[in-house]
Amino acid sequence: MKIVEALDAGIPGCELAAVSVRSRETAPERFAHLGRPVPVLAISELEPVADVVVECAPAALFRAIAEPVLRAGKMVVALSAGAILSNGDLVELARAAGGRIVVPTGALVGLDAVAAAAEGTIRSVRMVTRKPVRGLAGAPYLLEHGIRVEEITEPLMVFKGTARQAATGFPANLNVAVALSLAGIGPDRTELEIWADPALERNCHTIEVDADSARFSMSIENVPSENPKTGRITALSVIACLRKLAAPLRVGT
Ligand SMILES: NC(=O)C1=CN([C@@H]2O[C@H](COP(=O)(O)OP(=O)(O)OC[C@H]3O[C@@H](n4cnc5c(N)ncnc54)[C@H](O)[C@@H]3O)[C@@H](O)[C@H]2O)C=CC1
Ligand SMILES: O=C([O-])CC(=O)C(=O)O
Repeated sequence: MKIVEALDAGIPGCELAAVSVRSRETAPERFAHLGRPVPVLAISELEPVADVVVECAPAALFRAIAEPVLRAGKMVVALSAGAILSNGDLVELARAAGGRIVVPTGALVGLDAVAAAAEGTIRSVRMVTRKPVRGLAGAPYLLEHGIRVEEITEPLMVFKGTARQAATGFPANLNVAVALSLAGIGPDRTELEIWADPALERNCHTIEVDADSARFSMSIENVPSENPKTGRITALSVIACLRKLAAPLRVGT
């Protein structure tokens, strides 16, 4: 909704062509406050009316949203970064058709520095994520391993592995780790720990990068949006990304 509202308020070079939502029945009411009425379409109807499609939906819909847009040589701004790993052929499709997948920094920080360091040699990228219990509850990895975070009274490390493993185990919680890995040394070398912490209110990410150009640490404490798994800054990152598309002055990579 935040992205729709920003487009409605005006982002130079962009015009809101349509939206797609899970419940089309309630859409007229939800979008009634916008300055201009917006068509509510099915996912399959988006590509013909748009040059850029922002994918901010459950990861399972990534292919249905992105494929037609990329096949038409257009741009997908993608938040479900984890789904890119299991749909690698779409990157090839984009290459062949002249389409582009743009992954905004999203709920993370410093992907510009990571991408710059990757032009040299990065020795290691380590990320530690700490989330409130409700930011992790229901993740397939927890269910598969019988880890019951709902009952913890102290911080508990629930996962240690690579960004690729996290993408399948936590598809709705750790897109940030995959985005970090794609900016840097890839999903198999990006190391990740995930902690559930009952004392936390925010989704906290700390990243340590060791490269031949620089060593740097970055951290961010995200205020959850209406969806406790998703930081509020995620939508703002998309808005900043859209604003950059046509901006005469572009700062940051
Ligand atoms: N890259 C990053 O930094 C981050 C990525 N994410 C990811 O971004 C994605 C979106 O996150 P949220 O907005 O919090 O998810 P959400 O689950 O709250 O919202 C999903 C949206 O998809 C729409 N939707 C669901 N089913 C649909 C269907 N069949 N057709 C059309 N629309 C449908 C819903 O109406 C809703 O607007 C998720 O995959 C999430 O994991 C979230 C936070 C950070
Ligand atoms: O990566 C994600 O999917 C969400 C996340 O950690 C955050 O918003 O802090």
